[in-house]
Amino acid sequence: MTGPSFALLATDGVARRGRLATAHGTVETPAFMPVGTAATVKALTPAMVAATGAQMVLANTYHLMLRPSAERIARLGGLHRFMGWDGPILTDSGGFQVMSLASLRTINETGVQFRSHVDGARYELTPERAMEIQYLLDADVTMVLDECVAHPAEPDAVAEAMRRSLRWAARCREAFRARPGYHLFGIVQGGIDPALRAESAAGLRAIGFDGYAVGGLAVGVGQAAMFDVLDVTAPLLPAAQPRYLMGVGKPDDLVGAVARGIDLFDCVIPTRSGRTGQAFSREGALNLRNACHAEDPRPLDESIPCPASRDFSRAYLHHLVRTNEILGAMLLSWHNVAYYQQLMADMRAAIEAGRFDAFCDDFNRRRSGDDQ
Ligand SMILES: C=CCOC(=O)Nc1nc2cc3[nH]c(NC)nc3cc2c(=O)[nH]1
Repeated sequence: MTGPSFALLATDGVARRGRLATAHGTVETPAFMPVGTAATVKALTPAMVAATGAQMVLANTYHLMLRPSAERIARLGGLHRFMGWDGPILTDSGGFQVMSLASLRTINETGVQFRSHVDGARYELTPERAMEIQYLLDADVTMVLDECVAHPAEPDAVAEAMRRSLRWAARCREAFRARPGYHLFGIVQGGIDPALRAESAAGLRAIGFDGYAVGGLAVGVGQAAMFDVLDVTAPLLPAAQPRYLMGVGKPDDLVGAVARGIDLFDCVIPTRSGRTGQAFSREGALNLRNACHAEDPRPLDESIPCPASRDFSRAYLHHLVRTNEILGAMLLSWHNVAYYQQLMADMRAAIEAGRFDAFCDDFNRRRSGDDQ
């Protein structure tokens, strides 16, 4: 693999259509990554995940370092072989919630010391160890170790965490083993303060990364504040590298963030909500537990080329959810991920055709009508 790994194929306003090349294949952007926390996209086989059109999945450094450990996965040939996914994999911390649970951890310049939520054993995660773990996992995209402060937080604490994260990012860059097709992404922090976000973006650009994530936004800040941060932060990131909004989000979050220049997303919502009986649809979210579906012979959405969306009635899915059958969680997770992939494919096509504004108007009209 030679030359730049990210190609910007088209823009429509601020929205971007790109292609990221990795050691395990390419990713058409804007893209949504299903979350495979502990080396599995819950309730789905790799073949089911691939059938949705997903190209890259996410796994969590924190969870895998505890169980089964990065060393064991390396001895077994790396994460791709271990979990049976031969496409690109991005590894993030996954434990950022754990990191922010004070009782479980201490943070100092060296790194993060914490007790495993599994067995209470003590661990230390330093920038260097985080790079080693993701190398052992053979991640195509490695995320720097950062300190993600839970919102809301004291401005001084947010500033201190962001500046420490910059020092850690430099150590990660130093420790990362550069190889063709393998990428290291920096993570912009700074809470909802535009000046701190700008300082973080400038500091990361000075170090130089293969991609730039916007972190610390997905939990608790709300969509309006998140979009305000993106309006300030995205333009400060280099256009030639991918931009990744961590942990986001609902379908309307994705549309608004693509409109603000974001290329990559990950979120547990499609799989987690599928396990609770929720299905996404163009009419808005459906809860298949609801009695109104009990005799509805229609499939969830015949326009989506996924067996879960096309080949089963809402009545049957209602039955599976009501009886808590495992197949219910499988089919709804499968449909929801396929729904998200269809949304991304529709956005990619709209940007290519220069009609992204019309796409957004149509999306918002459907949604507002349904949210009554
Ligand atoms: C090896 C360590 C690599 O470090 C990181 O991946 N750091 C990091 N991960 C995040 C993950 C998130 N998931 C969500 N979902 C709600 N929001 C997230 C925010 C962050 C974040 O600000 N930082």
